[in-house]
Amino acid sequence: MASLMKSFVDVSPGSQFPIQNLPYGVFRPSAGASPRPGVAIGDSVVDLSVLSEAGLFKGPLLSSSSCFSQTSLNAFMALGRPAWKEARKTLQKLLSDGEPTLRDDHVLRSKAILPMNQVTMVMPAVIGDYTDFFSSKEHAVNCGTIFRGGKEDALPPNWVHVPIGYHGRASSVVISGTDIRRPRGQTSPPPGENAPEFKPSALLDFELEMAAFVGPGNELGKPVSVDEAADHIFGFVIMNDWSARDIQKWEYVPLGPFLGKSFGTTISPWIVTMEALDPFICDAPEQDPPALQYLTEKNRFTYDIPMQVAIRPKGESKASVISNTNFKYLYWTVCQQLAHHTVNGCNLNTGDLLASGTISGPSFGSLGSLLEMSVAGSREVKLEHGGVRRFLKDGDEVVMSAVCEGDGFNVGFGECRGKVIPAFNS
Ligand SMILES: O=C(O)/C=C/C(=O)CC(=O)CC(=O)O
Ligand SMILES: [Ca+2]
Ligand SMILES: [Mg+2]
Repeated sequence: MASLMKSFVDVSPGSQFPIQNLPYGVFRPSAGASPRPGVAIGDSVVDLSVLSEAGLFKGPLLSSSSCFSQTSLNAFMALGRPAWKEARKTLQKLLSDGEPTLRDDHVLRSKAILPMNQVTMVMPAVIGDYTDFFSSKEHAVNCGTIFRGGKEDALPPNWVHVPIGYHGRASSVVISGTDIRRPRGQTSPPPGENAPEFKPSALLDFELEMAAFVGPGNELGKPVSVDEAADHIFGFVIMNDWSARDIQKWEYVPLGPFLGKSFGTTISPWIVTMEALDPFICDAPEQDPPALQYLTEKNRFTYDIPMQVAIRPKGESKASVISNTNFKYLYWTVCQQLAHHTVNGCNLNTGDLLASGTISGPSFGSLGSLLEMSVAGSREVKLEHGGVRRFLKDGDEVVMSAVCEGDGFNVGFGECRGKVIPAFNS
């Protein structure tokens, strides 16, 4: 094994944030201070506004840029891959153990490198639009069986040709740690009745997803080809697409998800870049039948990212793991999703969020929602530290994580967590 790059900043073995990762987020160093961009390293956060003010980004693309003095990452994300590479190179050099510039400047170092547990993470980007795809074949078959009956034709005939998606709601995308209020809404008429009920959702669920942040957008009317798509993607976060299954089931025909999804969507705070994920590139599932030409990639790839879901019930100290799955199972890749999204001329903007769709794998232990695990509530899902669930209860905290295990280092996403609180007025 080639000797690994190391940082002078303490990074414990097995840390999710070694110098090989350097994910981007936005944080407040103290209550009331303005948000600024940072990168995670070990148990610390590096304040990029401080490094930038100190003139340490000396490369041609970033030396005169104000992108790290903003309260979101949008300006940096808009600059595109050459600037992202320049930033990564600069940061890896500045943080490496043999580089004295920051290491030996104690005043600058204490200003720029802060303990992660003392800062507050906020939304990393201003999200103009959020789209949710439906790219796991296993999940699509499971949902088809549950919502539309019959395993035989569970997969809609368009599914193998179209990366299906819907336009989600950007205003209610929230950062990890934000409480999620159980939604109220209409649900189907109870057996033997004609009128729908109006009540707090009784079938509240999570969906484990990965979501991509769009870097440079595209002009209205100008599609992005599937082979150029990767240059429009800045990086990834874990996403929980909270879903009220009873509201969803009653409302979704014929226009798709609406209020059953728009009450809250949680993302993890650190955006892991495609550069950091490079060592985890792997083959994507073979497509049968072959995709149409505009979705056919010269170099088809995805990432090997093990992901996990756990539930921590109210008053419990331990979370019970209920799923272990992997991003690599997805049938439609993020490049296919992006190319499809723009093929009609639709413009994507910097900061748009493209969610993968629920990530379910082939086995029972790799499902991405309680809907699937409990087979629409017909079975109990056992929690290893006690209790059972069919759907989420008030007080439940859902904790999602993802860590790529590399050769001598990990590249992790941190956590995407959210606690269910009781419905409004109840
Ligand atoms: O099959 C359906 O009717 C609905 C499925 C979902 O709710 C999943 C969804 O939001 C898309 C996804 O996450 O895969
Ligand atoms: Ca979803
Ligand atoms: Mg949602």
